[in-house]
Amino acid sequence: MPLGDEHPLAMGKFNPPSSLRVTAMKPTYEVSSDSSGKTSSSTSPASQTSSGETSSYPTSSVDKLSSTSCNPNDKAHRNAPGPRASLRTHTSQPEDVGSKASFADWDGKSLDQEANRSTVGSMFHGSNRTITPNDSVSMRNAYRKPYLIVPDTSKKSKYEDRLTRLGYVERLSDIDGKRHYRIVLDIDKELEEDRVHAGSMTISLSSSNLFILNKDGLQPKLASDLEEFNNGLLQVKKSPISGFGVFAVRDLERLTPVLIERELFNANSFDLYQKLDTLTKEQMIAYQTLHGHQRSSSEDIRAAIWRTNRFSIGLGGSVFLVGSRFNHACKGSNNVDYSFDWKKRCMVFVTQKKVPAGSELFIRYGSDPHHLFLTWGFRCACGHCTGITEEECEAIKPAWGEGNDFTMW
Ligand SMILES: C[S@@+](CC[C@H](N)C(=O)[O-])C[C@H]1O[C@@H](n2cnc3c(N)ncnc32)[C@H](O)[C@@H]1O
Repeated sequence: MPLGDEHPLAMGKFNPPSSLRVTAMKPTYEVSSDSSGKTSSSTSPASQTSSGETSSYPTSSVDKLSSTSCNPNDKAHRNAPGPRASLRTHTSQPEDVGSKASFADWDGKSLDQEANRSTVGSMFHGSNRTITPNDSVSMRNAYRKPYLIVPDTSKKSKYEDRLTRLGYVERLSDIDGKRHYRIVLDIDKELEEDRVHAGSMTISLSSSNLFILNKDGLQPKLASDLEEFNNGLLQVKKSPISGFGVFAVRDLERLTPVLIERELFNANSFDLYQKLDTLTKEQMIAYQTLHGHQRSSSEDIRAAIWRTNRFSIGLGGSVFLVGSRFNHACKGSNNVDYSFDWKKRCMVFVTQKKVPAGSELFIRYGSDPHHLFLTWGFRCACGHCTGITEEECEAIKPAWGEGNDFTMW
């Protein structure tokens, strides 16, 4: 089941207001490459969020012009090595019929002939074997995909399109005596992967300065480093509430993504040990640094850790090595919410309020202190609830009987 009321660390779904739109200003497109084949791509203006944050567009990868084929559906040819060029467009409206892009800044004096014997001319029908600066290029048929996703799609602006990679060029009929080309642009795959979806929010990793933590196993490499984890937005350190907690490293605006983390594993009560067996030694060491509330001295600590730290994802519970360090606060006093990106299997934590530097960041595990004690065995010290008495705790404990270890969420 998705995150929601039945979540062991249950919270409301993250639902940014419609004002949270990332809108792009008119981009000017520029794709360039050097003779080594390394290419950079940039759009000059930054995008702006409603919260006033500014973000830059990411850089793209290698431009490749097809050397032998002009068939845009021919992927093999599109990706074949060929002449590399710089393409500078002087347009902010790529779908405009009249828009033009001019070739400029060739990496050599000429693209006539390259070492691999591909020639510029071979890319085009006809006899022309050179392209000169100021040849015009029709952007009419450029293949594009939106770069930024705006929750309110009815308001989607055409300026969100971004040309990211020069993939293929075809000579068209001359217009007014000027050579005219069609460009097919492949969208850089990395850019597609650059986006993380959290509820209705789409986060561009490159503009949020975040990366997916633990995407490739364990980062940082040492498990003990996770106890001092600091990504410039938040840090893990000892909490006055209990054990470790997560704290703002600097003043944070509302709706700032502060942590994006890949799950370590997802398990249910039947396959927990199987899943634990798949962890690397390093991951297992990190896992065992997490807090585990044992309901009895006979309870296996590994199961207790899973039960204490799991987030309900689908039919199982997922563990996050840094995300597990968030402590709980009651009654809407949590300042962070979270949402799961199913495709990338990562959790995104986003501030819900302005948070001053140094403050502890809290999520919300559950509804009330009784539920918290029953499920996780702790007496809430968040300061925003009345807590529960010693007698109430004693009355709850029998419910922790054997067999309830896995099923009680
Ligand atoms: C998911 S872990 C959170 C990180 C934990 N403090 C640590 O040191 O790793 C959950 C545990 O943190 C403690 N905890 C979290 N929120 C708390 C709160 N509001 N009051 C008291 N203890 C809390 C409890 O021991 C709980 O079982």
